[in-house]
Amino acid sequence: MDWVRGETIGYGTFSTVSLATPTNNLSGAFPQVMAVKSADSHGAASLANEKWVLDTLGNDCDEIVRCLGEDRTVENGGEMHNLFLEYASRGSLASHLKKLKGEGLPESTVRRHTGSVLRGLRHIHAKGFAHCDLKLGNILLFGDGAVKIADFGLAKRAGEVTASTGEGVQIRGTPLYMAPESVNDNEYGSEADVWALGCAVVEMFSGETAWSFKEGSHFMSLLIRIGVGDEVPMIPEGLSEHGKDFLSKCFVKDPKRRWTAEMLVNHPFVAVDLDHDDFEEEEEVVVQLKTDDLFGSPRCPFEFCDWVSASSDSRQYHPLGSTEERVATLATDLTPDWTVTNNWVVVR
Ligand SMILES: Nc1ncnc2c1ncn2[C@@H]1O[C@H](COP(=O)(O)OP(=O)(O)OP(=O)(O)O)[C@@H](O)[C@H]1O
Repeated sequence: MDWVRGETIGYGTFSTVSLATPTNNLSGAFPQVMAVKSADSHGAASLANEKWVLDTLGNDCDEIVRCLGEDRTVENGGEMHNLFLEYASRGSLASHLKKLKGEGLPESTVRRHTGSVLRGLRHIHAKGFAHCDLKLGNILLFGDGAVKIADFGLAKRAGEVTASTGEGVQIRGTPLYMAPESVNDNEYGSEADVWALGCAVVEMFSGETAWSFKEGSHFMSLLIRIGVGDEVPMIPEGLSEHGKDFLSKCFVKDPKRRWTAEMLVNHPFVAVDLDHDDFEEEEEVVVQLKTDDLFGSPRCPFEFCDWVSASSDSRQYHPLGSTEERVATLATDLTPDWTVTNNWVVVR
């Protein structure tokens, strides 16, 4: 496919995303406008991983951004790796929220977006992958109202151990969305995606990050709050009871007891359908909201309503030492960047 690069629409850590128009598209095989994610040799591995994951996930899930192919070009004397994606004309949820200047989205919209992301996550997890970088910047809004998960540069097969550079906390994605087991044990599985989803829901609804932190505070203190003790992200007061309950299922410190995407997809908070999406007035039609049924008939051992999450016991044996010991050994001069961390940062 011949194509022409258009204006830049987004920046990532290793890549730039621009518009792309195919020039010989007589067969109509490609959309008129696409997004092209481009990286030089530094971002090539991440783009290759993204392509492989998207190809493996297939095109049968409407909540995952579609990959339309890849290409290499020589630009300004250097080789560029290009990944073609379907274009989300309304940008990311992060940019959408920024425009609201600290206001959150109406709960009905949050519920609809959450349902879409959950269906995407369910597909990713069913195929044996974990996304590992779920955040508002990686949730895209399409012109027809579709909401899709993007940016699979850090995605990996669940259970796959990524090359570790030793002890310490390895930060994948943004620290603000990190799950306790990622802080404590460097574990990034499907459970960590569910924790991150909870953080995204809080941010969508409140317009604020799920963890509050003081301007200029060191991200170490955040990691300690996430990894040690019973504290969980704030659950917005104004959220409905269903919403609060949904978040309480995401913010379970023990990953084994956290609800899965498969379970959450049937939670009353997201068991809604919207008959249209005009982005102004969202008419919500609750379908088959049989609360008794949903909570009365557990589908798996964790799905019972009076279950109380066990707090993580920091005294448990840990091969690398206790959580406190691990976190206490952390010391770095890294400047905190709360929003974007694409690469692995090893904190010793
Ligand atoms: N298909 C798309 N359609 C429209 N905009 C997109 C698309 N893909 C990415 N973008 C925009 O570009 C930004 C960066 O893209 P992406 O997150 O995929 O890159 P990255 O290099 O992996 O970034 P990060 O450092 O956040 O992991 C997104 O936040 C979004 O605003």
